Amino acid sequence: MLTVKNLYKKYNKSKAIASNNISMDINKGEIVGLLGPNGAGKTTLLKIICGLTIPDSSEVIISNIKMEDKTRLKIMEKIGVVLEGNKNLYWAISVLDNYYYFGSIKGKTMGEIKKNIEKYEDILKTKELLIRKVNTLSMGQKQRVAITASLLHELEPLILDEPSNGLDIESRILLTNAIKTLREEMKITVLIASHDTDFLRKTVDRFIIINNGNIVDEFENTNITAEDIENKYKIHTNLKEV
Ligand SMILES: Nc1ncnc2c1ncn2[C@@H]1O[C@H](COP(=O)(O)OP(=O)(O)OP(=O)(O)O)[C@@H](O)[C@H]1O
Repeated sequence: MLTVKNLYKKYNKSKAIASNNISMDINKGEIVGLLGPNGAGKTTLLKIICGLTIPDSSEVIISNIKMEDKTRLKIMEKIGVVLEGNKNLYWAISVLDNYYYFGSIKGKTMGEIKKNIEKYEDILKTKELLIRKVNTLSMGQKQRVAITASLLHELEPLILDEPSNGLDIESRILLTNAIKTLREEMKITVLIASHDTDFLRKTVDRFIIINNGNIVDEFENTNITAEDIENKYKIHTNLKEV
């Protein structure tokens, strides 16, 4: 459902090659973790897939549509994306107003938005948060609300950049469970970029390891431990597996 072929990107003012001939395939309903250290090229790859960054060369195909100038907006409409940082929601207004705002810019009617909020709020545990202003929410609550907001249109796939950053253990578990439930109940395809090996090990079906703009390995998430992965690929996080 998502194919990237021979993707190459070098930023003008950077010596490093952000994406060096990257190719990958993600199947419908798969949860894939893109794991790599800081500066490995994860965010660049996600932004190219989302149509937000223009590559020097590549072929990106999403749901059988090839990314080109004339199809870029169509693809962007299909993708649900939560990038790293605080720019995914408006903090001074309520959660509900954020849902109506982001849903309406994706072309949804009030009725459709309401239906979709109801569809996802049990899974994302956001039911109690609707009338709260975003700036009163915890990091974990903000992250789950941002994901709900990105799901208000019919999307394929869901793209998350560093979703576990700053979350406590309880919020991490809630997020892992929500992502797995979205896949099980709605067959949503999810691509998660992170340098948090422990979070990915608990969440994804398959790892793609990226470093210095190159895919260095790919493997199913079977009985390998986070520690084994970190040692093998020299990626280090603070959290120990529990
Ligand atoms: N806008 C930009 N201009 C110049 N260089 C950039 C730009 N964005 C990223 N880079 C460079 O491209 C390379 C890949 O960066 P990228 O942000 O994609 O990595 P990352 O794996 O997401 O890192 P992190 O985990 O720190 O977010 C790095 O060398 C980075 O310095």
